[in-house]
Amino acid sequence: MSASVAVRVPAKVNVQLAVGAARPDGFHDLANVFLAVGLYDEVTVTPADELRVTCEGPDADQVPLDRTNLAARAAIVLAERRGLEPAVHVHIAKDIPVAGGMAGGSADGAGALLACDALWGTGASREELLDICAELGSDVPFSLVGGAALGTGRGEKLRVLDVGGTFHWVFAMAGRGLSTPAVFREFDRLGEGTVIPEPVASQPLLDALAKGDPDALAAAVSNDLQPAALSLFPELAGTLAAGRAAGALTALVSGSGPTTAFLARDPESAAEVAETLQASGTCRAVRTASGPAPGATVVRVSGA
Ligand SMILES: C[C@](O)(CO)[C@H](O)COP(=O)(O)OP(=O)(O)OC[C@H]1O[C@@H](n2ccc(N)nc2=O)[C@H](O)[C@@H]1O
Ligand SMILES: Nc1ncnc2c1ncn2[C@@H]1O[C@H](COP(=O)(O)OP(=O)(O)OP(=O)(O)O)[C@@H](O)[C@H]1O
Repeated sequence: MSASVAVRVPAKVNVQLAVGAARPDGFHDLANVFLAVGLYDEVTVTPADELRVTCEGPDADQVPLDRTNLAARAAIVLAERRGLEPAVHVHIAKDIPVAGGMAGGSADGAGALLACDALWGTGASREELLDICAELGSDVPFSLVGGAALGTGRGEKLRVLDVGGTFHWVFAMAGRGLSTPAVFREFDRLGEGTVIPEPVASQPLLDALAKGDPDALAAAVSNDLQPAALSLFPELAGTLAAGRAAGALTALVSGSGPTTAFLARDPESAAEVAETLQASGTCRAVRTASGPAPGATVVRVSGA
């Protein structure tokens, strides 16, 4: 048995997030077009006497280290299915912003699952891994798969999408997080008394991804949660405006926010937008990243 396994997992941006009406189970049906981008968490699992989670990185103090951590839950679910004890030390090197709408917790769940599967030699099929991911959260299957995909249902049913090029993004991190359930609740509140259409993927958007055309993608992006995120966090409007003024092709809230995402035509333009946004004082930090990026990947197996 290996002594430790490290898995690298990407963040995501939602280039389309169409949200339907609340379902009886409280979730919302989505047409959710995910793009994985090159900002990564690394999850390392090592055998230990009992389950333990540690985290390093700029946002580490906001990450729960108990059994509610999605990485811990992934280890517990896989162990339960195999009649094993989840006796591992899970270490998360966190670079994805916490509660930022970039699926950071989901990334750690998918990463820990893949790492424990390799560590314990459980040999779970891709199908079983995806099934466990869906049990952990709506965004978790995509963290495993990466690339680009259309998520339907609550976002967990994935269809892999073709992407014909690299898209260059700038991400502006906000001074505080937003709770995903709170943003969906605000979406419901804002939509009260209106008819919410069935969520449908945009064909021009899928074509833009397939062509790798940033101008066409910029014209097609949309996020139905953006009004709700702005309602709960009005200062984000200033960040979006600053990025547009800096020359971004488009600006949108990433998923449930509050991270904002700016599409640039090329890496040089992304660097310029990033510099101007950083100087604007409208956000806490700025990062550039391109996508699509690969899904959860084993990057190290050490000891034996
Ligand atoms: C906003 C997105 O990040 C877009 O990718 C996702 O839809 C959220 O995915 P997630 O964080 O993995 O969400 P989950 O952990 O499955 O659910 C958290 C909460 O978000 C709300 N939720 C989530 C997904 C969905 N399709 N409808 C919802 O209403 C529910 O209140 C749920 O209790
Ligand atoms: N491994 C983890 N890393 C970060 N947060 C976690 C983790 N496990 C559980 N959480 C909890 O989940 C909450 C949401 O954090 P996360 O970083 O996943 O948000 P998010 O990126 O907005 O999620 P999403 O984009 O999937 O909606 C945190 O406030 C934290 O309490």
